[in-house]
Amino acid sequence: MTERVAILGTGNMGEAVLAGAIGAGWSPGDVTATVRATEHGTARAASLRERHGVATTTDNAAAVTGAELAVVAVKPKDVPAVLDEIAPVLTAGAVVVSVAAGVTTAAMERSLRPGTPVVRTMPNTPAQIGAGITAVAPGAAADETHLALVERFLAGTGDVVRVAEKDLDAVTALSGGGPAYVFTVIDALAEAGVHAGLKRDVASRLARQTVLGAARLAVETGEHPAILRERVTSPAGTTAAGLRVLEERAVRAAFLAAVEAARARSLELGA
Ligand SMILES: NC(=O)C1=CN([C@@H]2O[C@H](COP(=O)(O)OP(=O)(O)OC[C@H]3O[C@@H](n4cnc5c(N)ncnc54)[C@H](OP(=O)(O)O)[C@@H]3O)[C@@H](O)[C@H]2O)C=CC1
Ligand SMILES: O=C(O)[C@@H]1CCC=N1
Repeated sequence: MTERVAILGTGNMGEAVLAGAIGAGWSPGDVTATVRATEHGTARAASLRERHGVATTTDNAAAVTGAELAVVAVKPKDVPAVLDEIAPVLTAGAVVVSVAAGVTTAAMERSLRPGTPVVRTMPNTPAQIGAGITAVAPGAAADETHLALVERFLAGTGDVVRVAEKDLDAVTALSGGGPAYVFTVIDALAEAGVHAGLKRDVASRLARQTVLGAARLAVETGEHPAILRERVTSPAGTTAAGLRVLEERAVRAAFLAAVEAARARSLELGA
């Protein structure tokens, strides 16, 4: 038996978190996933039931009734409406967890009964295979017990790190959206391989495995990326020639500007 959990709005991120938790042994019988009451929502509900064995409903209030954890996974603009629906029926002491970019714990607390424990989080989609990283920050009424429950639920989705809430916009910009930057790199590398004459399937395989291998090497050795880069870069060799072009095209400055733009957008979403 695990605690009862409601996933409110089971789209990309809601399903990724759900899949990570269930993959790590959270009982599907203790999870209810909600969808919108539309044709698309009905089809999605059937697919969630079939693939994960969870219960589904279009009724957010019914889903949180008796639940110890309510995971709000709708778009930031839809968060207030969902909180209004669940506030009257939320079990006393149940924890409200949000994955929404930008939406502050203070804003969520204003829509809930006084004293409701709220935990704001920022996961990423590799959660789906247990390879994510989620940053968590407590609201005013969330104590160690509430954080521990959230961390236990998220444990199956990958790594979990506690941060101050003020840092969550930067986290959103770096790791929340980060997989999209990395997928762009994989796609670009594969396409470059095709331009260099490789067959598409071979280029794609080389690009994916290179990113996976480099990431694993960085994580498993704990060595600074600059040191790992130096080991690839022979003096006056091929990699030095390639890196020179990346520096000339300001690839680092582009990442810096991208993360700053994403952080600014996260702040805007919460304003
Ligand atoms: N995608 C990502 O990589 C990440 C996303 N996030 C956050 O996760 C949240 C969701 O993003 P994402 O999963 O990409 O978006 P999705 O649109 O894929 O998921 C949201 C889902 O909620 C459904 N929904 C909307 N309103 C309701 C409602 N009242 N009741 C039940 N279901 C509802 C939507 O249905 P419909 O489509 O019919 O409107 C949709 O299926 C956002 O707040 C985002 O900031 C955080 C980290 C990473
Ligand atoms: O793009 C977004 O707004 C969401 C938040 C982080 C990743 N996806």
